[in-house]
Amino acid sequence: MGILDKIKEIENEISRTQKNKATEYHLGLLKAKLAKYRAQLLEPQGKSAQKGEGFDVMKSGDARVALIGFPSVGKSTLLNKLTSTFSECANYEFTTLTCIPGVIEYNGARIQLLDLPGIIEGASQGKGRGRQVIAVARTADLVLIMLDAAKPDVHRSLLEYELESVGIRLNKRKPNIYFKQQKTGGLKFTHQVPLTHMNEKLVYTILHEYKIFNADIIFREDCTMDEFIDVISGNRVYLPCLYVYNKIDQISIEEVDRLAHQPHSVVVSCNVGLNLDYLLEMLWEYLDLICIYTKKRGERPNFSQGHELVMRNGCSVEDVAHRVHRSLVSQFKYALVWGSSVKFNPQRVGLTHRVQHQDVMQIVKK
Ligand SMILES: Nc1nc2c(ncn2[C@@H]2O[C@H](COP(=O)(O)OP(=O)(O)OP(=O)(O)O)[C@@H](O)[C@H]2O)c(=O)[nH]1
Ligand SMILES: [K+]
Ligand SMILES: [Mg+2]
Repeated sequence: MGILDKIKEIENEISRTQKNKATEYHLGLLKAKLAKYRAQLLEPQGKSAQKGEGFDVMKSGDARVALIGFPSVGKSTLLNKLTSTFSECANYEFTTLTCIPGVIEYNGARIQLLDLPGIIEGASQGKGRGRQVIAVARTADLVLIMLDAAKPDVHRSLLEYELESVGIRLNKRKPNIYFKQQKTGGLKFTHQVPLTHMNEKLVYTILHEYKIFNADIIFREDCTMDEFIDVISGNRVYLPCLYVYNKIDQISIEEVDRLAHQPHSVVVSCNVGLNLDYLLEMLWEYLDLICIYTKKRGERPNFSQGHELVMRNGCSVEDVAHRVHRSLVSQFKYALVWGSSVKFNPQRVGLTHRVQHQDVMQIVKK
């Protein structure tokens, strides 16, 4: 029996199994098995099978955004609208067959937008060019799931399922569970909050399925079985995701309003050019980018556009110094920072200090 059949079988069994106290260990075991098989599916199977031609696009710019959606929802049309790159658009499916990168310039940031082939149900299991597309999605900083506003709501969850089943977690935080495998000592399980989904026996059942017999596990929040399996599997990526409902020129205003109120959603029309400004604002927000200004001693910072450094929120003085010049970190003595990340203006800080949006920084060398 192939892996796909095994996965199908376990999925069927999970859906057949009623969720209650008596079945929770059995379900835990099934879910752990399922996660293992899916991990196997993602492992390379021969060199050529994995790396799809035309999908190896260099990362560039301040952030990377991947466009995921069913065929003909308007992904390429969006790339053409937001960037100076051309990608062919047509009213037949699978017009785009490779990964086409473009650059969005916004707020001084250069954001790489990747147009990709449409994916279909079963993409995660290798249908169409699904696996290559999803592999690219894993490398993105933000996923744009594009949907045809006129199509049924279920399309949204079908795409979520494809991404979920290969370990991509959308708009979720990494579960706060400490997990460390050890050489000896057995399993040591503790929790710092009351647990409503998990207990010691369930944790051990799942770990045994993974043949893990020595490890420290600390639950720092009330996590579920699925979240625990994600932590053990270790290869999950947690990505922000925006749902872009395109072609709103084709639906009623009431329907537009309903879709606009879905979580993490933006409604647009690429052809007509409706609401694309707002989409860009949301891109910026979901990418969690910040602007930092650097200045030289005795000079004023230059706040005009093009003079900011676009960085990820949460980055340190070291990250900024590295961006200014690769050799700067080794010559670094301290930095002076003005802005919301410090108590005094300016304040002397070290490499590990975390900067905030619109901070001004002056680096003092040794
Ligand atoms: N009515 C309407 N049609 C649109 C809109 N945006 C794109 N389209 C049309 O939708 C069709 C498909 O657009 P594409 O950009 O090729 O779609 P795609 O998602 O890149 O398609 P594949 O590459 O085949 O997966 C084209 O005929 C577009 O003109 C829109 O806002 N409204
Ligand atoms: K198309
Ligand atoms: Mg296309």
